[in-house]
Amino acid sequence: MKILSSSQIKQCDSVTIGKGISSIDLMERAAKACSDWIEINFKINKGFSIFCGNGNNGGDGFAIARMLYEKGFDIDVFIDENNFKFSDDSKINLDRIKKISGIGIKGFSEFENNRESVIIDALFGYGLNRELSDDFNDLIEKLNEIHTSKISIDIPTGLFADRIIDEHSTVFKADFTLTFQFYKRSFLHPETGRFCGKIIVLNIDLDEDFINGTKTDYFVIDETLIKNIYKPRKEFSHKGTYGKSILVGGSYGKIGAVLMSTLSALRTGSGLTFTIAPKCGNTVLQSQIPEAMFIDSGENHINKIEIQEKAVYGIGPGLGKEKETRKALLEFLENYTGPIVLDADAINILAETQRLNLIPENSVITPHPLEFERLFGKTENSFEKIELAKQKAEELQIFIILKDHHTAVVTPGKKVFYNITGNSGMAKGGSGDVLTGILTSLISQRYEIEEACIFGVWLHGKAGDLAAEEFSKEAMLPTDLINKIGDVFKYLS
Ligand SMILES: NC(=O)C1=CN([C@@H]2O[C@H](COP(=O)(O)OP(=O)(O)OC[C@H]3O[C@@H](n4cnc5c(N)ncnc54)[C@H](O)[C@@H]3O)[C@@H](O)[C@H]2O)[C@@H](O)CC1
Ligand SMILES: Nc1ncnc2c1ncn2[C@@H]1O[C@H](COP(=O)(O)OP(=O)(O)O)[C@@H](O)[C@H]1O
Ligand SMILES: [K+]
Repeated sequence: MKILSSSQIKQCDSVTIGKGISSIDLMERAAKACSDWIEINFKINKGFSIFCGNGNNGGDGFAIARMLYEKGFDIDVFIDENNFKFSDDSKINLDRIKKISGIGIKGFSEFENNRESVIIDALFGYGLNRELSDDFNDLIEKLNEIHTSKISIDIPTGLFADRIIDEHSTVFKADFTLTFQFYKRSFLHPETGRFCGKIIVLNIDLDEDFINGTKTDYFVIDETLIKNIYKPRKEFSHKGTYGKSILVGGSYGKIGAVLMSTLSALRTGSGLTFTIAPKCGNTVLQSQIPEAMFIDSGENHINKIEIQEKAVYGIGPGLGKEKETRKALLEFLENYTGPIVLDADAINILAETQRLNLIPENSVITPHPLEFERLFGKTENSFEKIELAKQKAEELQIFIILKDHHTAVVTPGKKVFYNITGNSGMAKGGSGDVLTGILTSLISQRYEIEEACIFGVWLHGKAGDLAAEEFSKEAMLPTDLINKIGDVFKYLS
């Protein structure tokens, strides 16, 4: 799914309006999508306090007020008593509710905390173009302190669609954001996304030709994309059809990391799977994963990485940074040209030695935020981090998977794909090792690298979501996630 900027969304609205639907009817469609969703999901709630701004976001709020009232809910609408200038469509919808005696219309200052009512924020949407004034900040701070369910229409007020906010900005803190047609970039970044709660994208049939023809570097990984990428196994096939994955890692005390990567590669469908690890891991690897083949290297840490033909390497989990291991990694990279997956200590070694130029083109690196910083330096915020990643991915001609709550796949062509599966139950040592195994396996099965990255992060997060459903976010383990990979494939097929 494409992510458009606020100016592109504005254009998209205008083009849609130019093609036969009036702007007031488009607002009606948007408000209907919201009120239908609210009716289904908040049926046990009786009342709603709806805060409306003066633009079209407020207009949505007025229309939602009318529709929810008609559905039988108690409605109070609050408007800015210091500003009675409304956008045209907003004014039409305000006039409509003025005619309904059952809907109370009050000034913001008249709001009294009523714990029973759900708060709807229709103050500002993508039209916000400057910091909020103190009056709005005070209002939002007051609303944020109330313990009741909160819904934002289109965008939590205070957020811009596609850029960072000042760290002290006041933003409405929503439990749900009902947004029209597109994710906004700010929903997907940690500094801004934390205000959105659960995001519900409502289709309001904006012009498809415009959307298809609009250029953007930013995408959300949705199921339509995944279903296009996923290649079901062919019955007339053999193990050679599904490639050779070689997972390289482990050191004394950290054999579990490469064990989890190996198991993940197998569960993702790798035809032949090898582990290169130090001898101290032999017994546990062979007994825990009899399907994998073991190549030893060193006693307690790796001192050589053997080069095999027609294989895809995933290097790093539990690797350690011993002198001999560093030397082995650099030597391997000097002599190997195929795409590889580099994670964890493999990334740290390259950062410390500043030998990033050794990474073969089309390879994948999977840094978490700190590893990214070690590689490429500090950035002010996550928006800047993405820009730096785009620049580095192009410069080095590699794929950078920036791991986070919404992991981003950054391609050498400077496209950014945000992942929306996954949950905080995955914030445990070992989850990243699983991703390395998944990616290595998909590349060895001849998925295009870009597709492997997109599919890999989605699959990893989806398996994490299924694990959380069964075991809870607290109790789920990375190994539970590995055991759920199969259910994700079943879901897809
Ligand atoms: N026909 C359309 O264009 C549609 C628009 N929709 C709604 O319209 C919203 C966008 O509406 P608008 O473009 O009117 O913008 P908003 O309603 O988000 O903002 C209203 C106006 O407030 C002013 N403003 C900006 N920052 C401010 C600040 N800090 N303090 C005070 N005033 C400020 C701006 O002049 C802006 O135009 C969307 O988010 C969505 O909710 C939907 O109804 C779908 C259809
Ligand atoms: N809060 C979260 N929400 C979604 N995914 C998460 C969250 N925390 C961690 N993850 C995922 O778990 C993985 C953790 O990787 P990493 O930090 O490298 O862990 P490890 O040290 O186990 O290798 C990443 O893929 C990351 O996206
Ligand atoms: K809003």
